[in-house]
Amino acid sequence: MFAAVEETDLGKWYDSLLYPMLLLLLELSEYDTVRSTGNNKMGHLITVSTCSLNQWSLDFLGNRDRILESIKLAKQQNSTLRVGPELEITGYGCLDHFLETDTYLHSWEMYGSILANPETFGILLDIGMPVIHKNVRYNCRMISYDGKILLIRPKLWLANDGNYREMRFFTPWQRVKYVETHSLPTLIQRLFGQKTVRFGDAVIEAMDTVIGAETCEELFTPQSPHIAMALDGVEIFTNSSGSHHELRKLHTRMDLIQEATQKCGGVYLYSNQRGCDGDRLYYDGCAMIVMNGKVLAQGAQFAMDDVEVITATIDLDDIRSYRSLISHGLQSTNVEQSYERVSLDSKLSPSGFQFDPEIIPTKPQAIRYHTPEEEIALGPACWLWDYVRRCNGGGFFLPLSGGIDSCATAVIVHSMCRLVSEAAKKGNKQVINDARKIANVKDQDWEPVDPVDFANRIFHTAYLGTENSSSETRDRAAQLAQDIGSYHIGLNMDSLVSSVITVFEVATGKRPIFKIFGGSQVENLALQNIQARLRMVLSYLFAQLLPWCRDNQRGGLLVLGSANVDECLRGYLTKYDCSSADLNPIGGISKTDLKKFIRYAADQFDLPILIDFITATPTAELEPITADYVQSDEIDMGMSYDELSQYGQLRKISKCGPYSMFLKLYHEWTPRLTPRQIAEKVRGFFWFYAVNRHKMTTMTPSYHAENYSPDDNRFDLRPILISPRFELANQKIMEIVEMSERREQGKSVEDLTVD
Ligand SMILES: Nc1ncnc2c1ncn2[C@@H]1O[C@H](COP(=O)(O)OP(=O)(O)OC[C@H]2O[C@@H]([n+]3cccc(C(=O)O)c3)[C@H](O)[C@@H]2O)[C@@H](O)[C@H]1O
Ligand SMILES: Nc1ncnc2c1ncn2[C@@H]1O[C@H](COP(=O)(O)OP(=O)(O)OP(=O)(O)O)[C@@H](O)[C@H]1O
Ligand SMILES: NC(=O)CC[C@H](N)C(=O)O
Repeated sequence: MFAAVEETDLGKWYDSLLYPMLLLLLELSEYDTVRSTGNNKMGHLITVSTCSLNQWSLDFLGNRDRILESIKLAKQQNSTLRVGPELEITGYGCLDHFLETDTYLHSWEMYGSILANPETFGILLDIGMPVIHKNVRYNCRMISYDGKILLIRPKLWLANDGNYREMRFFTPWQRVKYVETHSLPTLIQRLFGQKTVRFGDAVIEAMDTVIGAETCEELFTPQSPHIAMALDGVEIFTNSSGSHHELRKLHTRMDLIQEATQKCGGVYLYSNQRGCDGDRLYYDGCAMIVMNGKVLAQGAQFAMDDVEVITATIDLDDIRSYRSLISHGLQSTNVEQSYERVSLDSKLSPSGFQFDPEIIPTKPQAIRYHTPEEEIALGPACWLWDYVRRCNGGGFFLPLSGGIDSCATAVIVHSMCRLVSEAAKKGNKQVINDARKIANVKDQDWEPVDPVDFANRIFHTAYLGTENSSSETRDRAAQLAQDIGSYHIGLNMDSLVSSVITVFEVATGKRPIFKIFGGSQVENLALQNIQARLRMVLSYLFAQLLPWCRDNQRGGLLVLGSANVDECLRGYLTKYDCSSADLNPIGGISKTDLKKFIRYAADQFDLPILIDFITATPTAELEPITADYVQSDEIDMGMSYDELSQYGQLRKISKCGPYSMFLKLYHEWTPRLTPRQIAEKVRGFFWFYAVNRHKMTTMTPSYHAENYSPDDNRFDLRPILISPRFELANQKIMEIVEMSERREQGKSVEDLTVD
């Protein structure tokens, strides 16, 4: 009885006095607990944000404003941490402009104006810009709070493959966990009197958690910094990226992020640039927040919004529990050198320690992936949109042949018009204003809500026929144009072709004739090429003058090209024909993928005419059609588009020369083909590849979509002048062919040796 009374009194006393005091003491001591162990025991919900920004190289003011907008949105969503894309102040793709000192000066000016803006206070900011430290250029993360720069963290592992050339502009900070002092420029010192900042591979220690920054490529390296950081108590990883789109690449990125947090535990905040920032790449956003291997928030991969912020509320306790694995603990205690921790005298969790039912942890969700067909519909469409609005263009002009390639280009423009219309319907002011500017519409009530109407204002197509053209291609082109709404012209240019040939005849006294009428191969090719080249000249004339004809004085149209990866690789195109244009949305996409895309678009965009394009035999229609001859691409090329796709992948991705390509295909194609047939095919491919490599130097800038792209100007650097004979390789190939044939015939192979 006595004991019971005492217990009750004690309970009351505990509830009313002791427990609140304990809480207060715990809260006060919590800061030091985190400091010493990096593992605070108290559960905390914190809200964090990351973003995708459509930055434009060297558009310092525009980039700054988009950064400010993202900070504003993150704060509106109650975030206490905002992460932005790599080099967001300059735009990621400045290339050699990163060597100019102006770029660094303007970066500090913009960064200073962000720091000084009181609207950016009350949130931890992780912003990307280039910094010169002791005369050396680095690609850096700037971490700040309330106008104070806490840390400048240079990128340790630079991206230098494929399209990336970071080693050309920056030096990697190869000293892991090493930190120095950086003297800040005067313009920053003048703001709040801060003179120096820590510069190097350190982490940030807030009062309730520890944050570490990783930059793009570092996630892709075998020894990613987040591993050492996790073992040293870092709970929140930021990753700021300038990562471009390639078909099917999101899976790689996602797998890496999921695996990182699955193995190490923690929250990963992935931020990426979005859009065309001035070159052939499209950065495909898709900001993400992933915790312990589970996706909490995912942004759009392709979109028309210039600023997109995603936010999640996480419970730090979930990370601590996840890390209670013995092996995590054992590896943590094995860490030889700790990261320097730069203190942030503030918490990321809301102040106060009481349970707040209004703060709700975000639930995991399934990852969303686009199919490759959707990626083709969306990526190049968004790229074209950024390009045309940023270059002040009045729209596009496309020579539309009735074949698959120019059809795919037209459908991508149609997809762009659909995206514009969806964004306009959602009230996206930026998109509406850009559309008015491009279409030169003065009426402030007009909005581009109808994709067909919008296309009619900005998209122009022309069928440029000759006597070799068929009514099938002419009609298909006209029907497609009508369905998508482009302003279409159908014309015949025979008089132009015959005038040029007559000029030649008058000058030389000789008139070339087609092969089927008895002409030579060289005459036959010359007669084809002149038709193709004249189409290019006409296209530029129409692109310049069509807006004028339509009483729209504003400006010219961008000429679109439609050469695909496979034709480029084989050189099956006329140099300076319609493959020479201003932009090419499909230059990085294979014929196989394009066909799948057209099939998808037929259903998705309700364009039944597209089925006719798929079922038609691809033909250039440059030679006369007779009762027993119709020109066909695959017969002309001596190889099928499917074979070309395989050669392309083996050459670029598997890094095969003729010999190793033959060995790979030997196993793949026998017994369907004999070794001798395979050898002939490989030799044929490399012959045309080498003979036509010079054509790649003149190719129109095209959307980079594939890692087997043959784009000579940025991605696939090779000599122009290559001997097409590949004598040594072919000799070795033939030795294997002969050995196989002897073996097949049951003869001895001892007298044939292969290295
Ligand atoms: N090593 C080298 N370095 C730099 N330039 C070099 C060169 N070799 C030739 N050249 C230049 O290139 C010219 C030859 O190239 P080019 O004029 O293009 O002509 P060429 O490659 O000889 O013929 C065009 C090819 O494309 C095919 N084609 C034409 C039209 C449409 C389509 C289709 O896609 O359906 C296909 C046509 O059947 C033929 O196979 C030479 O006259 C010379 O000016
Ligand atoms: N009759 C035509 N009218 C308008 N443009 C044409 C015509 N023929 C060819 N072109 C243009 O020249 C480009 C190359 O023509 P080519 O005949 O080589 O076809 P291709 O590369 O297979 O493309 P497509 O599948 O669009 O015909 C076409 O993509 C198109 O832009
Ligand atoms: N900017 C970077 O570091 C990007 C490199 C990385 N491999 C990617 O493609 O995403």
